[in-house]
Amino acid sequence: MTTPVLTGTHLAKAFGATTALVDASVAVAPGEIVAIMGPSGSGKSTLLHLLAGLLRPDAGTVEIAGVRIDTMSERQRSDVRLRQLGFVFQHGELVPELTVVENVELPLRLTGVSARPARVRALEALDRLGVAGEADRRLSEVSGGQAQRAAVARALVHAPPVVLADEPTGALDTLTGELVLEAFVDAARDQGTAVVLVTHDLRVASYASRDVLVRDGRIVDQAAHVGEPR
Ligand SMILES: Nc1ncnc2c1ncn2[C@@H]1O[C@H](COP(=O)(O)OP(=O)(O)OP(=O)(O)O)[C@@H](O)[C@H]1O
Repeated sequence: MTTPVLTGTHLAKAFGATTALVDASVAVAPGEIVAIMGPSGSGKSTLLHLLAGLLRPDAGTVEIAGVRIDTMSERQRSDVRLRQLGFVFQHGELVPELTVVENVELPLRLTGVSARPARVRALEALDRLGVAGEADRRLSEVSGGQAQRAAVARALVHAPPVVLADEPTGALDTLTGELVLEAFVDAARDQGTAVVLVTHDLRVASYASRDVLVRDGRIVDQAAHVGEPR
């Protein structure tokens, strides 16, 4: 494998008496798309949140682009998240009071891109996901599926080296789901973005080059994707 851009090594996490993850190691190369799969409650979201630096592991390490993040302060980790990561999580990364395009611009504006080029890039990203028509509506006024596509546009707009997504097509019909997956595939191919997706959907996993199977808090298998070709 080429040098990984995202590495979790021997990760463990418990919530009180509940062991969510034990000794989980995963490494993702630039341009790779990895699907994390497994039964409900097996630890998939916990793994993704640890890799994102949103949770701190009880044991183990997380490195993004060669820099260890699990020992950083919360402030340093949020700076790494802003610059190096794009997220599509189920709750809360978008701001309901802002318009759709303002939400998508945020990662650019917060990293110093000036207003006009940020607007152009945000509109391009929304167009790519078929929601440019909603750009000036407040996020709280668009449908769940439109908001989900805006979240994907926001995750990709600053061309981060790593994108992490939890059920990114959960609220979408088949066609718009494919639009989202194609956007990830393009980012992986054209920009070398490493994409890690949590999904229950075999069709979504078929876009991945590798599956990571989690069961009872352990990674039980990591294999090149062997499902039906798309
Ligand atoms: N914040 C938390 N507090 C307490 N327990 C938690 C918390 N987050 C996760 N857990 C527990 O940790 C275990 C793993 O949860 P996790 O959300 O990682 O599973 P998952 O595989 O993503 O599930 P699903 O597919 O249903 O989203 C579960 O037993 C869950 O109840």
